[in-house]
Amino acid sequence: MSTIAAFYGGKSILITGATGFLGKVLMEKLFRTSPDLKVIYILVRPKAGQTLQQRVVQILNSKLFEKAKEVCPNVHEKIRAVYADLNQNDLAISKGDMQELLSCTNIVFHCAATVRFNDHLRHAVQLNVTATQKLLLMASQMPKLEAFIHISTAFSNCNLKHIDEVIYPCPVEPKKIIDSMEWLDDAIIDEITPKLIGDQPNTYTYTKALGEMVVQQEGGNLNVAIVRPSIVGATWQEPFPGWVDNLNGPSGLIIATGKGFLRALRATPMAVADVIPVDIVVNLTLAVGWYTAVQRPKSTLIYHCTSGNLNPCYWGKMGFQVLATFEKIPFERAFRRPNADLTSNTFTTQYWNAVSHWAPAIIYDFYLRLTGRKPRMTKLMNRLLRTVSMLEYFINRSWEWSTCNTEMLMSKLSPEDQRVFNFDVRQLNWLEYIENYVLGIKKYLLKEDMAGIPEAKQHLKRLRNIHYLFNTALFLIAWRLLMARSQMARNVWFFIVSFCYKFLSYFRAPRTLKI
Ligand SMILES: CCCCCCCCCCCCCCCCCCCCCCCCCCCC(=O)SCCNC(=O)CCNC(=O)[C@H](O)C(C)(C)COP(=O)(O)OP(=O)(O)OC[C@H]1O[C@@H](n2cnc3c(N)ncnc32)[C@H](O)[C@@H]1OP(=O)(O)O
Ligand SMILES: NC(=O)C1=CN([C@@H]2O[C@H](COP(=O)(O)OP(=O)(O)OC[C@H]3O[C@@H](n4cnc5c(N)ncnc54)[C@H](OP(=O)(O)O)[C@@H]3O)[C@@H](O)[C@H]2O)C=CC1
Repeated sequence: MSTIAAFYGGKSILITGATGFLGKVLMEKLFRTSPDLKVIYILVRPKAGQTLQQRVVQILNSKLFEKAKEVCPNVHEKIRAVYADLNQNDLAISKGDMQELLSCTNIVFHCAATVRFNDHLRHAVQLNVTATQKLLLMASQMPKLEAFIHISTAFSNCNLKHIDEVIYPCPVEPKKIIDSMEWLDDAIIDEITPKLIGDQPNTYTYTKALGEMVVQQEGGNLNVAIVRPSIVGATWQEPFPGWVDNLNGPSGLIIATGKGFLRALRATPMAVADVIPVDIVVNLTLAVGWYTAVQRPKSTLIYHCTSGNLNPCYWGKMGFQVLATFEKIPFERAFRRPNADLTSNTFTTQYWNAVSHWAPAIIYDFYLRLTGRKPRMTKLMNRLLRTVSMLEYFINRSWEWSTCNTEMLMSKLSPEDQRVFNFDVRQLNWLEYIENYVLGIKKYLLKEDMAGIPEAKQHLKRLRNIHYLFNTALFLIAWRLLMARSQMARNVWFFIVSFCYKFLSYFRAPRTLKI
């Protein structure tokens, strides 16, 4: 029997961000491995016209939870959705709910965050810093609390090249930032944001770093730990390979490439692609929860959940494998054939942007206009290239994360726990993982049917023929124009034609002789 699974039995667990990518996989694993847990409280807000209950039902009815429901048929009864909005001052939790949470919770997993790189600083601070502070305050009033696990990101200190499992201080105290956000107006915040974030690339990494400082400063008497995952990708093994449900990290760009919109990317092929499967992150997080509660380390331990130092994959290799997978498993109704170049040169990027992105988009929109339809490709291209520019920072650099605490934790696990809560990234086969990732995107994100693969392949063949035809026509037009203007071009043309004629005559002569 797994010690970690047994530890969560009978426990009341509070999860924030349970409707997110990581939160869902965390809940699923808890139900599957510890079906005898008492209750999982999740802090949820209504969204997109759905009530809390509708959101929970939708999550539990998804394919992700099929296995968990077999092991724990009464998941619906064990999940308790609590109305909360982490952007509100009092988190918008009712008094009754608050009392229940305070008196019953044993473990807190704080996953909620805004992961948008371009979020307004006020909003990012509210969610990634102030809400963390409030949850810690709540946690300090929980008499039965055994551990508080905060999910941060390995990129919270991405202004450094080598990152240890320690909290690095931010130049301005989080409390001062929280206070200032209350009285500064948006225009002033916009103006000071670049100065505040300094050499951090965006408000996300900056506020996640502030969030860690808050955990350090205000989690003093609590049993706290921080998990720092790098770029979280689709599931590796559990509950099944390739599950993914959002566009974050590489997923959005893989779709854009597979659909033929993205044809070039400013990326460094030899930079480490520090992707980590979401099930590895969840296994480590649950192991950290157990270790923190049982061993009660004297200081706040930080655990890096990264792949680069133990089993590195590079963006070039990842790109090749993604493209190779599209040969076998193409996406439906592609705009162009998937093919993309990674280039680290800014000038080449601009050239490819003009030739491979803007020109086809403009031509296609012209065609849509001609056929009486609304043009949309240039708008889409604009959005895509803006997204790419936001992600470029992370695909042109490599970082080194030390993983001493994570390795120490692995050594403390029994062989059974190492199997059930496997977070040993050295066992991951990247080629297989990437193939399953692409397949997962097709099935679970794009909701495309596997039966449509032959038609998708046919469509790509048609696109290839159109591509050849278009290029040949373009070449002939250009050549014709050149011939009309330049004597030299005409001379070259006559030379080529007479050379070809002689070449063909040479082969025809012996055949004629034989006859
Ligand atoms: C020699 C070698 C040769 C090799 C040859 C082979 C070459 C082949 C290349 C092809 C292979 C391609 C595959 C590999 C590509 C890998 C690239 C991966 C980059 C990953 C970097 C991630 C780094 C993360 C580091 C930090 C880790 C974290 O903790 S962060 C958590 C994750 N967060 C994110 O990923 C970002 C979240 N999103 C945002 O910040 C914002 O959405 C945005 C800034 C991206 C855009 O914001 P904006 O306000 O402009 O618009 P928004 O309304 O949000 O969205 C607009 C539309 O764009 C869609 N969208 C959103 N996110 C993404 C995304 N990540 N990718 C693509 N599209 C996205 C969104 O849904 C909107 O669409 P509509 O709804 O249709 O409007
Ligand atoms: N994805 C990644 O690549 C990485 C993620 N991380 C960290 O992992 C954690 C989880 O990320 P991930 O699951 O990918 O993110 P998602 O964006 O998928 O999920 C975010 C979660 O936070 C919730 N949330 C956001 N705002 C509020 C609010 N005002 N009130 C209540 N809940 C709110 C969301 O709820 P709702 O559904 O209502 O929007 C959702 O459940 C984050 O802390 C992130 O920083 C770290 C490294 C990489």
